[in-house]
Amino acid sequence: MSDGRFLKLRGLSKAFGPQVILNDIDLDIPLGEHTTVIGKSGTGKSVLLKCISGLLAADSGTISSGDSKGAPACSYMFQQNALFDSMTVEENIALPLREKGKAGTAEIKERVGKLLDQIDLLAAAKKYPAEISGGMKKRVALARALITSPEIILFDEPTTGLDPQRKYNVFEMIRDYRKHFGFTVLMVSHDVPEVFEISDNVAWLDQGLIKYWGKPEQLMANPPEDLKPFLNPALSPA
Ligand SMILES: Nc1ncnc2c1ncn2[C@@H]1O[C@H](COP(=O)(O)OP(=O)(O)OP(=O)(O)O)[C@@H](O)[C@H]1O
Repeated sequence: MSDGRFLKLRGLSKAFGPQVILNDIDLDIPLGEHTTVIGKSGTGKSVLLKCISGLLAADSGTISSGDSKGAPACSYMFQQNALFDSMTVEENIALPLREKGKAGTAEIKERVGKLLDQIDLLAAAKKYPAEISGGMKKRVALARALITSPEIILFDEPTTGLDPQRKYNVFEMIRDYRKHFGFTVLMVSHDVPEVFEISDNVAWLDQGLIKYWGKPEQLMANPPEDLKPFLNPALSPA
């Protein structure tokens, strides 16, 4: 449930040379909810997430929560998990805390141990990524995003390359952990309409602008003409 606060994007713009990717975007993303960004391949969905997370610097614009708490902290979960093969599960999860440098060794050990327990990964703590299943790798990647207790987690196509059953499992995992830990989800996904089952809001990014914002039920019941190909991939032009 939204707590009435928003992640507010104002005048967000990003270009690479002459190629304008984000064109003066204004958007209020409700905190506490799950928002999914959809759009054509190469339209700038990942760039939007990266600008929000700070992985890329926007050319102009602001990102804030519009209140005295300042910009909410974000973590980014990468498409292919981006785990380090030479580190154990617990070392991978501890990494963001070590990089921040604020927590001491004992605190890091305690926080990682608690999270491993909550996310049911204790038995895998000393294993290396190559020794665990694909589903467990996703959980480790999620745990690494969660360890700094961010208010928002950005998911960039978390189900790419997975079969339908595993996609469903990942969506279920994200929905369940969101309920448990209370983070806000901002996700890029091509899994339309399946992803709508766990989404509170849908944003359609097209030609640098958010051309549609609404509830998935509204979108499915009354889709704008331009959006229909996304909702029924069978209608997509080849
Ligand atoms: N660091 C960069 N330097 C130059 N161009 C970039 C950079 N990052 C992204 N782009 C370009 O910006 C455009 C948008 O890329 P982006 O990855 O955000 O698309 P997307 O909507 O996430 O696509 P997909 O659905 O295929 O993942 C592309 O044309 C891409 O080549």
